[in-house]
Amino acid sequence: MFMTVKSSPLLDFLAATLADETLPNTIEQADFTARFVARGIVQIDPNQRTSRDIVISCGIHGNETAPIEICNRLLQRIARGELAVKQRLLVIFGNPAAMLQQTRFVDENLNRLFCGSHSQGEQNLERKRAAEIEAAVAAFYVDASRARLHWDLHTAIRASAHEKFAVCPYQPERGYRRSVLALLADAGIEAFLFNHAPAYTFSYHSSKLFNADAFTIELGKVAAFGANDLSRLEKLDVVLSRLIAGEELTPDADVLKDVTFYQVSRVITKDHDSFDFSFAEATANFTRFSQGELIAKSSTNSVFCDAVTEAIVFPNAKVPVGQRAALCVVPVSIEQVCM
Ligand SMILES: O=C(O)CCC(=O)N[C@@H](CCC(=O)O)C(=O)O
Ligand SMILES: [Zn+2]
Repeated sequence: MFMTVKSSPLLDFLAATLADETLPNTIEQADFTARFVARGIVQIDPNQRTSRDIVISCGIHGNETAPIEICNRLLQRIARGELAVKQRLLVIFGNPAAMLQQTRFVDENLNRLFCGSHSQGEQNLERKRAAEIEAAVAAFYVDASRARLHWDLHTAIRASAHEKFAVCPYQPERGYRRSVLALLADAGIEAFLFNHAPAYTFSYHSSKLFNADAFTIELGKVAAFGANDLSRLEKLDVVLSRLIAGEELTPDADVLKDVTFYQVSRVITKDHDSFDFSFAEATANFTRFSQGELIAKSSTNSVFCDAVTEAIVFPNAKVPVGQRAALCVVPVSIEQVCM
C-alpha cells in the first residue's frame, strides 16, 4: 500500500502501538518500504543497497519511557522525510501491554525470557511476546555476511553515578572492539559494564545467536511518559540518526579515555523472602562498598563486600526468590576487557 506522509502510522507509532491499531502489512514511502511485523514492531527496508542491519529496541520494560519517546521521534522524522533511511532497520517497542499499565512488566520480566527461555514454562503475556520478538529478529537478521548492530534501550529504576551506561553481554569468543565501544561513548555512554556469564536478556540473545554488536543501554532514571528531559539524550539521538542515515562513523578511540570500565564480579541472588539490602532505597547504581561491609541480608544468609572495593548495580530486593537481586562490579582497565 502506498501511503502519503499524512496518513503514515510511523508519524505516531507509539500511539498506534498502544491503541493496538490494525495496520496494513506494508506501506511504501518514497525511499523505503515499512513492514508492520507485529504490534509495536516495524521493519524498514530502504530502496537502495545497504551495508548494515540495525535493531533498535525500547520498552522491553514498559515503564522505561524515555527510549520509547526517542524511538517514536526517530520514526516520525523518518515518516516526514526529515531523516533518510539508508540502512535496514528494525524498531521494536517491546512490551506494549506493560507500557499501557506503566509497569516494568505484566506477568514476568520480559528481559529474562530470551534465548528460547520463554518456551520453558507456562505461557503468559511476556513469554508470548518474547517468542514474537525473537521471530522478528530472526527474520530480520537473514544475512550473516552483513554488519549487525542491536542497541536495546532502557532506563534504570534508580539514579546512577554514571547516568548513561552500557551492559556488554558475555561474549568470550569474540571479545569487544574499541571502535564499537567508542561509538557508544560518542552517543553519551559514560561507563561500560562487562558481564561475566550468559544471560537470558535480549542483548545477549542478539550477541550470542546473531553475532550482533549488541548492548543493553541504560539512559538515566525511569520517568512517566511526557516527564522525560530528552535533551539529555541528544548525543544518542545524533548517533542513532547518523547510523540510520548510513553514515560510516569512525569514532576516535580517544573518547574511551573518559569512560569507566567495570567487570561483573558476581551476582547477588535473592535467596529468601526476607532478603533485603543494607542500604537506603535511594542509593545510586555504582555506589561503592569496602571490603567487609554488609551489602545484603536474609534470614538465611549475609552478603558482605568481598573485594577491596565493589560497586552495586541494579539492586532490587523485590524480584522473585531465585532471581538476580543485584550485580557486583569491580573497576577494570580497558586492556582487561577489550581486544
Ligand atoms: O534499574 C534496574 O534495576 C534495572 C534496569 C534494567 O532493566 N536493566 C536491565 C539490564 C539487562 C542486562 O543485564 O543486560 C535488566 O535488568 O533487564
Ligand atoms: Zn529495563
